[in-house]
Amino acid sequence: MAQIHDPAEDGDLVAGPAKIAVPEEVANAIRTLIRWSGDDPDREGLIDTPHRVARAWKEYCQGYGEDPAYHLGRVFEEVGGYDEIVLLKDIPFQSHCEHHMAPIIGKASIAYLPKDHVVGISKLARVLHAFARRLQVQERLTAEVADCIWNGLKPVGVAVVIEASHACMTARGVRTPGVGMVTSRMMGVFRDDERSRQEVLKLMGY
Ligand SMILES: Nc1nc2c(ncn2[C@@H]2O[C@H](COP(=O)(O)OP(=O)(O)OP(=O)(O)O)[C@@H](O)[C@H]2O)c(=O)[nH]1
Ligand SMILES: [Zn+2]
Repeated sequence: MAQIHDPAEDGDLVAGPAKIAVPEEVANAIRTLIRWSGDDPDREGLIDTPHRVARAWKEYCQGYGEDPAYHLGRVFEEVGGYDEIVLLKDIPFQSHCEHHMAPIIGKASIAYLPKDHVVGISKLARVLHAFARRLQVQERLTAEVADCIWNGLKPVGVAVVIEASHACMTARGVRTPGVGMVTSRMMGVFRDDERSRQEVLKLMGY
């Protein structure tokens, strides 16, 4: 007879990550916000909400606990003399705007022109997320990602283009959906040389 696998027998494997403790002060702040929004924080459906919201915010903001530059610490020297553009294109990311703490949802393209070493390609996305998972404005996010790669890899050029939609513009305020904000930062050869800049923008699809 076929054995049926019961995931419960895996013990800790199905338990999920341990939940962090939420200080009462934080939970109370969220209760106050619920009450101020017009609902009753003590009704059944909202009883656990303050703790869930608090943990969700810790997750949205987990970049504060990360050093983005750490991700660029391991580089590879042996890349067969590769000295052309390396591009990670259309990386989806989420952040929150520092004005309304509303979601910023978008994509980033990150490119660099290596000098004598390259980095594991996933690390470019890790740098992006480490800065995005904070309260941000898109201009600063763009600059921080570019500066981090520039300082960490010391390449010939860095280009970062970010395109995002801001919920503070789509879901509230001016309520204008479908608009994207585009920001860019060009460094080194991508800033100084028009042909290099055009080349990287074309590879990014702009
Ligand atoms: N430059 C920039 N502005 C942003 C970003 N995220 C949100 N904003 C804007 O920040 C501004 C904050 O403006 P305020 O006038 O202080 O706030 P507000 O009264 O809520 O503004 P409205 O959104 O126009 O209702 C708004 O225009 C937002 O659209 C960002 O990443 N970069
Ligand atoms: Zn906002």
